[in-house]
Amino acid sequence: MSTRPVLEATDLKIAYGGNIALDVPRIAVRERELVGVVGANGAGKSTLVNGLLGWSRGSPKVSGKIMLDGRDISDLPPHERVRSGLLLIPEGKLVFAQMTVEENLASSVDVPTEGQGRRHYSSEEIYALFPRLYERRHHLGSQLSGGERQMLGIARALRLSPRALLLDEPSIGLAPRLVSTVLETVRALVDSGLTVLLVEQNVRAAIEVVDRLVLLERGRILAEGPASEMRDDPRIAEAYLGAHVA
Ligand SMILES: Nc1ncnc2c1ncn2[C@@H]1O[C@H](COP(=O)(O)OP(=O)(O)OP(=O)(O)O)[C@@H](O)[C@H]1O
Repeated sequence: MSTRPVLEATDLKIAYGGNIALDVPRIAVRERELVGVVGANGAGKSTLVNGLLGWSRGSPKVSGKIMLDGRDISDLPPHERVRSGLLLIPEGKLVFAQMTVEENLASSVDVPTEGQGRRHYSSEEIYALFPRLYERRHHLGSQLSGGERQMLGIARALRLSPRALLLDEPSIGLAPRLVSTVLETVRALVDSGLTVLLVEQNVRAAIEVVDRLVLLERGRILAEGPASEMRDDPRIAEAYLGAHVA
């Protein structure tokens, strides 16, 4: 297997006016890897995933190089990055309230795909990954719980045969029990062959499922490493896990 990252950004800088929201020398996600990006409110997490897709609120100044499977996608508009298999599930709900679960999934069917390594998911496979959605398949989007809507948002993205998924705070607004369910599902997706960059404010929950953790602070990488090592990193432990490392 190639060691080349599936997704790699170098010298990524994003600024709103004079305010640098993000300054990341390098961030990379390898094949079948789950990388978690954590940090406080305003650390730049959404700016990062939106920037990787080439999308932004406002008109920030963006510079840097973004590669997907070794192909430079920095100059592509967001919809072409999506066509290449880079999919973003933004914060909030990507679900049609007046359609059933089944219709929501059908509305997100296989578009023509390009690029190597795309992972195709049939609806059977999706229902196997999300048994709760199968049970609720005749319910309207508006009748789903927050966790179910989040699952459906992810499931809809899977119908587009992703190469890599960018997930922005899938656990936001969920009850603690559901947070782990959603994140464990994300882990299962990676184990099924996906490559995922996960933005998450809940460090304690994220560290349980990710392979590597990147800690952002004021737009910069403060620490990064394998989850097992980062758990013992004082910057993570004290600030987020409430632990004191000797
Ligand atoms: N449209 C915008 N115009 C001006 N500044 C912005 C805009 N979007 C983000 N910023 C600034 O960029 C910085 C990073 O914001 P960002 O939303 O990426 O943080 P975050 O880590 O995702 O936080 P949160 O968890 O609250 O979503 C902040 O200082 C924010 O004020």
